[in-house]
Amino acid sequence: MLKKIIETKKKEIEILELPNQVEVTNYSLYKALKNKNRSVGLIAEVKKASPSKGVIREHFDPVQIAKEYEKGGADAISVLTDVSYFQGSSDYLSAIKKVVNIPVMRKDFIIDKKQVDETVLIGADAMLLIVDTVPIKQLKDLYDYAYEKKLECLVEVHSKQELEELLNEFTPKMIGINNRNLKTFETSLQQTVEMSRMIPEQSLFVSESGIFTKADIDLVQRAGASAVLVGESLMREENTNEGILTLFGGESIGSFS
Ligand SMILES: O=C(O)c1ccccc1NCC(=O)[C@H](O)[C@H](O)COP(=O)(O)O
Repeated sequence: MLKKIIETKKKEIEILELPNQVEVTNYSLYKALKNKNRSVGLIAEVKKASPSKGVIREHFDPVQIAKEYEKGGADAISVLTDVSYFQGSSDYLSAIKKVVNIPVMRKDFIIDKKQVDETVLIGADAMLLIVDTVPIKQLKDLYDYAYEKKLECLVEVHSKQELEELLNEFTPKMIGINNRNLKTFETSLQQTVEMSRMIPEQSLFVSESGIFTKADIDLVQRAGASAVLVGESLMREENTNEGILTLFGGESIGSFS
């Protein structure tokens, strides 16, 4: 699936016309997750559909969802901007940026500096970089280029091998372990448990995918994750604001750093 998505991205990049800069106030994803609202930071994802689950939320109002996420105490928002496989849009991200006061991360498959330029122009505060999408040295170039543009990166891995390859090249400020196998779509939180001890102390560690309950959050927190990225379980909630409270077992908003 990842190879197919990357081939689609290459075609998109060939015809990509950069948009005008959206005027926004930028916020630091890293700082927001370091100064999280609850004992575990939350990146709440705005995702209509996905290759593994099809359409997740029929009645999809990205701006309303984002407002409810912020109201529910999310520390940041992840927005799918891929059109072909997730029914996302860059316009969703720009519209969300105009109505929330927390960091917004672009969730797409970034393989080229032109996409980094686009990410800045649509108003994102941060973007996801996925190891295994490009050679590791190219990933480092994209990472450095993004930070030169004052764009933060969450660098995502899916296996011990990918994490080893990454850390042999550089140590990102933020590392995400994705619990979803992008070949089989199977998700297992054991992915986080087994790989967490490889995450360097100096990196902020996010556990991503397959998180549905407070027990799931407790498990990945015990493994060392300081934040989680949650999409499907919140997107299936009628009121995503209340969904966050349920997910965190009623834990109220405080300030944890
Ligand atoms: O979700 C998919 O089917 C998928 C397929 C191929 C590449 C990426 C994919 N998902 C992106 C994500 O990793 C998730 O949207 C994100 O981590 C949230 O996961 P979840 O809470 O399980 O929706």
